[in-house]
Amino acid sequence: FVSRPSHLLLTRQHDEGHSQCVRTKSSSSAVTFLSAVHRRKTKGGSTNKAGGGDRRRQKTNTNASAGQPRPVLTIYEDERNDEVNEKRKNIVCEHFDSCPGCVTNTNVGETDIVRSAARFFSSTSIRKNRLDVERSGEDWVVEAEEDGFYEVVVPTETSEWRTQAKLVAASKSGGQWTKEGCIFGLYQRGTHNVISIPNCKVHHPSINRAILALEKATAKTGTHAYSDEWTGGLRYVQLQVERTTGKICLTVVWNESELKETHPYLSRLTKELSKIEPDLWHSMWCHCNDGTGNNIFTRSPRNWHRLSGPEFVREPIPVGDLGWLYFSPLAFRQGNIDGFDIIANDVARAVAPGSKVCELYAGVGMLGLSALIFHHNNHEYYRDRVEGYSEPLTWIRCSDENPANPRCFSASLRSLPQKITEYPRKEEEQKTVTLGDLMKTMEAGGDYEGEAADRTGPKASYMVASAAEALKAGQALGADILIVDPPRKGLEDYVLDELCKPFNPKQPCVESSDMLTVPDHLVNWVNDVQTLIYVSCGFDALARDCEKLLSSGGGWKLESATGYILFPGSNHVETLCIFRRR
Ligand SMILES: C[S@@+](CC[C@H](N)C(=O)[O-])C[C@H]1O[C@@H](n2cnc3c(N)ncnc32)[C@H](O)[C@@H]1O
Repeated sequence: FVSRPSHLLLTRQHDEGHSQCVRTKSSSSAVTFLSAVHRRKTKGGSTNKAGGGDRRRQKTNTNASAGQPRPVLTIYEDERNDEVNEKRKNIVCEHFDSCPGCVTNTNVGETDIVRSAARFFSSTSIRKNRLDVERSGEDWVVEAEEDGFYEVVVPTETSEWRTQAKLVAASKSGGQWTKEGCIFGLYQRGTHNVISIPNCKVHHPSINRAILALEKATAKTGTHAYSDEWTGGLRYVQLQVERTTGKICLTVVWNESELKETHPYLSRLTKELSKIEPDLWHSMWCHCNDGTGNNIFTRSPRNWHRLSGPEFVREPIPVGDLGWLYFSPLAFRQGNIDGFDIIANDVARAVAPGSKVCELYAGVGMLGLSALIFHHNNHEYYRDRVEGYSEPLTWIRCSDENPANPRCFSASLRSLPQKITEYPRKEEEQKTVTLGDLMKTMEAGGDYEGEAADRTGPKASYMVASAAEALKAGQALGADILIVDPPRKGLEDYVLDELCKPFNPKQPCVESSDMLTVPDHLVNWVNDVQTLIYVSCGFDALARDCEKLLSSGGGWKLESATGYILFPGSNHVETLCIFRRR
């Protein structure tokens, strides 16, 4: 593989109006960076009708991409973390002692999980396979428990960062229906007692406004919470903030199998909510779930009912001025979008220009689309500096098992100029590759040269499939970069096994699914991938996957590992690892 010259790596801007922007150690000039803070200006549910207009008016500097060289990823200053912790000390949350959400009210970076992660990446088994250690010629074994390789950053404010909450409903007086209505909160650790958290300090203020409205409206309408003693009833609520407007997409989870069974209680409740907070609601949905398990949502579309408002909550693609991400409540959405915007920026910068990108576990495609737009925005910067530069990104292929995502993804594509998402149409047909061609090339161990240089059709596509199925369908064939952001349990075994296979120099690099005609056991579905970008929300699974990957014959080396305190106060760390294949 060709390592990326350090001058390609841009640095982040710390400019006027971006007071929350994290600074780099090395430089003050940089590429445009859309600060999360801009969008927080509308916080508190103020009805900013301008919405997208507001975003497009904000000062951006898309030409300012001529950044200073910086080493790997974004380096955040220690003082920024100190500043953040200092602020956190002044935040006194009345629910802290009883609520299971936060484990620290002071130093948000000093949690067990962060300490474990720092030690893990400094352990001998990982150091043996770290590119920095290899390049420096240092000993693998070190005395120190941690050697500073694992950078930990706090990407957002430590309060009011939560832009999505799923809360349990319980009857105010403990199980019996009364006119007192419901409370909304979290289960107390190890019990099924619900703790009400109406003044939670990490909730976006719109969420707390919505909770208050729900408490009042359930009391006024006599809405009861689900319990074993009653049929029907309110089980959970999901509250999602659209940051540009501060409005809430509300989903009520009702213990019924059919919408008609919720009447007249649900319609009374929603009417009352609109009366109490006429400007707060973006949309209202009902999810019918009378299952006996603990799952809040099911995927079946017939259980989802849009009662009012638009289908999608809209969030800016976080790497500049262009385009929107669209989320319906059926799709996965991050709990701290401001924080994840920073991760999406860092992922986009780790993608080399011109790459072919396969994204598994893509959700609505936030990481892949951010990379696509980032490279479009920085096209001139890279063109002037990269030898052999041809185009921003060649293509992105996203996939996820959730069938609700393609509608969101398509809406995003429609919000972008066509030249970013599609190649111009051409008259001639692309050359197709026959099975005979492939087998001959594999036997000869040569490179297949039939790859079409003149591309047509979409640059960005979406497939609904499990990660394993997506690989077997050829999604990563020809991809230089694989982005994965799996759920807490980590990569599917099949995906990990495929990554652990040794590179097969005889397998031709063919982008199309023509490869599918070759018997499965002869194909390494990730053979072309040279860089693996792994975003993890479950550190234990990441540690397991990382050890397996580095000790396999796959030729992987770890280039960087950055921890993001995405949910400040909790014992959680999001980690971005970059692996390169030898
Ligand atoms: C942590 S989310 C990441 C989504 C996206 N990167 C984002 O930030 O919005 C994990 C995603 O993996 C999907 N998922 C879970 N298990 C999967 C599987 N076995 N195969 C494919 N996708 C899966 C979920 O539907 C979810 O969208």
